[in-house]
Amino acid sequence: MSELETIAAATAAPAVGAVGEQTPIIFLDDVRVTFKTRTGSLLHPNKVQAVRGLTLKLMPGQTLGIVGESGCGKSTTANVMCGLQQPTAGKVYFKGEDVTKRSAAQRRLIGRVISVVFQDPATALNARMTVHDQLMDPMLVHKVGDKASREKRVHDLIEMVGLPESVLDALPGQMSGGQRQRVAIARALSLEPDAIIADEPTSALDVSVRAQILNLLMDLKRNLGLSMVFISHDIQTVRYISDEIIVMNAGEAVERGTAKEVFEHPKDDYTRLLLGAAPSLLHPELGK
Ligand SMILES: Nc1ncnc2c1ncn2[C@@H]1O[C@H](COP(=O)(O)OP(=O)(O)OP(=O)(O)O)[C@@H](O)[C@H]1O
Repeated sequence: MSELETIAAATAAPAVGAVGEQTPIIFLDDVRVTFKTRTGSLLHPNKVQAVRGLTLKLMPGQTLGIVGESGCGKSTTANVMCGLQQPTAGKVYFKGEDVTKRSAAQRRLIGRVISVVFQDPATALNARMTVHDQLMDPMLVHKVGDKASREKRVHDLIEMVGLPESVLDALPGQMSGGQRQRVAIARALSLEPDAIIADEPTSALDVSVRAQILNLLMDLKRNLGLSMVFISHDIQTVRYISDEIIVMNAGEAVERGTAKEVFEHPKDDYTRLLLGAAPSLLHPELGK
């Protein structure tokens, strides 16, 4: 580094939302999303305020859990984070860069990749494509690597998610729900994303399979240093996997803290309600 570059680096303004030396992967700053509807409420006719002034940061390597009941704005928040939904107000930063007005496609062009794992793997997978082709597809679309490196990546991905190579020739319909979700996770990892947003990734699965998928996500987090937003209505599941938790109610964050803080010293009545009401939907072995 030249002397000039050293001075420039030392005097540069910290990235927006930086915590100490670290820049958040995702930073939502006072985000609001309002949808126009035919009904709305008495107070707000013809509109729904899905997200109401939400601020959050996903730090590198962190798993941020977002929990709340159906309709509290979790999926809308996920869509804002990955660029599928533009906020009505507020800002979205990706690694310190303002991407508020950029679509998911535009972000991919500049290499800002956030992948989403949905509740139903059928959403992410093409019923007529073999597993091999599903994993190859994002790399072909985004012209990543050459033929040999792409082929190697497909084999690495399938191993990463704990499936045998024999499934590469299978169609999604020939696999179990848990296997399909593993393939969806492998596909989400194919472009080496900076972060993964897992939106209710275990809710559609059998109880016994849920624990396996959660453990897979935990392993990937450990082994790849993956940054992840984990969204669920089940507070026990969120606790199991998250470093920090945000509790959402009616579009707002009503509580936030480490998993331990939120569970041991919940400050908000709504959090206490969730904690009291929620029998764990997890496999009993995870509840211990
Ligand atoms: N495209 C849309 N048009 C109109 N209203 C919408 C739209 N998307 C979401 N909403 C409304 O915004 C609010 C938040 O929805 P959202 O799907 O984000 O909640 P959620 O917590 O993810 O719920 P669920 O777990 O049931 O998916 C709800 O009242 C929903 O009906």
